[in-house]
Amino acid sequence: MEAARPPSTAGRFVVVGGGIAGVTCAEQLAIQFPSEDILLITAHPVIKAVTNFKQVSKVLEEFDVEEQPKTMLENRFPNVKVIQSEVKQLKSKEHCILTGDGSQHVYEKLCLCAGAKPKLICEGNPYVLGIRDTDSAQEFQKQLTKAKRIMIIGNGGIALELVYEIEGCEVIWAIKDKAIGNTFFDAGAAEFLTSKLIAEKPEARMAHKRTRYTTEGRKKEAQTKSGAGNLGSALGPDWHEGLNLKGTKEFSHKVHIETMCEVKKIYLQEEFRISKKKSLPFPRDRCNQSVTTDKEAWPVYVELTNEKTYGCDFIVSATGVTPNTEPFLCGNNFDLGEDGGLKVDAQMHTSVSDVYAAGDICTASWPPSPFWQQMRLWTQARQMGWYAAKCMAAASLGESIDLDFSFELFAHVTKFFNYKVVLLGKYNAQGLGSDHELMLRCTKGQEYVKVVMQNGQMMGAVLIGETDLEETFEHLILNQTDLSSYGDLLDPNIDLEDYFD
Ligand SMILES: Cc1cc2nc3c(=O)[nH]c(=O)nc-3n(C[C@H](O)[C@H](O)[C@H](O)COP(=O)(O)OP(=O)(O)OC[C@H]3O[C@@H](n4cnc5c(N)ncnc54)[C@H](O)[C@@H]3O)c2cc1C
Ligand SMILES: NC(=O)C1=CN([C@@H]2O[C@H](COP(=O)(O)OP(=O)(O)OC[C@H]3O[C@@H](n4cnc5c(N)ncnc54)[C@H](O)[C@@H]3O)[C@@H](O)[C@H]2O)C=CC1
Repeated sequence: MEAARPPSTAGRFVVVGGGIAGVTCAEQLAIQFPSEDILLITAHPVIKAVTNFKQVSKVLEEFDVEEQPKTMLENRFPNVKVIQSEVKQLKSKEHCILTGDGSQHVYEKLCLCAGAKPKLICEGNPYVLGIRDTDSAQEFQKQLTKAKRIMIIGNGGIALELVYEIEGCEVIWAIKDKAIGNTFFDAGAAEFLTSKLIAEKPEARMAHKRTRYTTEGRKKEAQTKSGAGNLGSALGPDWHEGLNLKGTKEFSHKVHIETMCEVKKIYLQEEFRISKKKSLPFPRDRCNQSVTTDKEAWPVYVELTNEKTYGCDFIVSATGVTPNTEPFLCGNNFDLGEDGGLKVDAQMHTSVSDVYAAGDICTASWPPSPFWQQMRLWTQARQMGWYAAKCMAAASLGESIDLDFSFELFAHVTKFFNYKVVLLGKYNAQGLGSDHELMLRCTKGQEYVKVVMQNGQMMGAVLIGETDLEETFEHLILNQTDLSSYGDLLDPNIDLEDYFD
């Protein structure tokens, strides 16, 4: 008997991807077109939903994120239909996508929100792990419970979170830069944070008002094999909270940082033995670094470009992401950004007719506001998904809309080393050249405030700790208030809010 073919569909709007961008886009389309069926196709059995959304100021927003079974989304929006299947091909001329189960879905307007995947320093090496979704985070945790020493490569968000959270395991952290956290901080902020890292015993965690991440809704679904390979949606804030990030030893933090170096070569144990090279033990202190040879046999060895070699149980490659464009490219003439993302214009439209994109998969290619830049973050995935739906709806009705206000000012609230961190505008003077000045205020262990000024106007800010300055600074940047006559803006005796609110 011939096997039944999976059903094919035809709909006005189709969205691909069950992460924050795709789910937000589908929800918004469902609200705007209550009598249309909105199709969401996603490779993984669970979807990501934004809950408890709160606009805290003009651009700063807070929300929780939950992994939920697809039925919860369908119950909330009866006109959203979720199909769990991996998209294998896009036939843009025919306005149709093909999925792994052999069915095809015809669309009038399509939004691609397939996210990104870790850009690993070395593909196919079982000792090199990337962290992206719940499955990869659990695999990392499993490996960590057996580990005495790991190596972390990369200097962005994931590395910063891991070096602070991991306990009971030696961590060798190799970074290309002079100071830690280069995607978020300059050297001053890095120094402020480093003191927390070298403290042996981390202090009790304070409860911060911050985006929360839960996988409650996942439990049942997770037992079902997704068959989706590594195509789960990206993790997000506090993803490590439910995981016990502890190695085999009894100490808390033990982190050694190797700066200004990259990975030269990775050796498996046998290869290393044959090479007759020597590896270094974990450096005990700053004066007595690297004088002896490590006697221990490790599963894997990393030779760095600074000629130092360390053995470890495994390597975490926290070296950024690559947009997940592969299934959509063949036969379609997409313009791609330098980072490999699908270029989108100010209407979130790609270079292919009726195909939109949002979230980590896309590269914003409109002339940006002077205080905004794209970063592959949860907040931007939500904003882009929401705005892409608005643009699709407008285009479908023969209209167009102005770029949403959320793209006026870059604003990111997060937490590193248990400090609240707020980044606003050109927080690292990105693209401002040498024509800018910095104002700083720092109280060790408490707060670090940096403001980027140009021609007497505020262009960006980094706020670490409970500074309470974010709304005032957001206001000053957006209004481009002339601050040249105010002297030391960061004088703690001046109540800035009285001046400007
Ligand atoms: C460890 C970690 C911590 C993070 N922490 C933060 C943070 O603190 N703050 C912050 O703002 N951001 C954080 N981020 C970044 C943030 O999670 C992402 O920027 C955001 O979630 C991207 O959302 P997205 O919807 O574009 O993509 P994703 O969440 O990656 O979703 C992509 C979706 O597409 C589906 N898919 C992929 N390919 C196909 C296909 N061929 N067919 C069908 N479906 C497909 C996937 O199953 C998935 O559902 C973190 C990321 C990681 C990895
Ligand atoms: N709290 C937050 O806001 C967090 C955000 N994220 C986001 O999740 C995504 C993934 O995080 P990350 O992998 O940390 O990416 P990232 O983009 O934040 O950082 C990548 C880091 O790897 C370095 N790097 C790149 N190639 C390298 C190489 N070959 N050798 C050595 N170093 C190399 C870069 O210099 C950079 O420091 C990012 O979009 C990030 O913004 C992740 C964790 C926390």
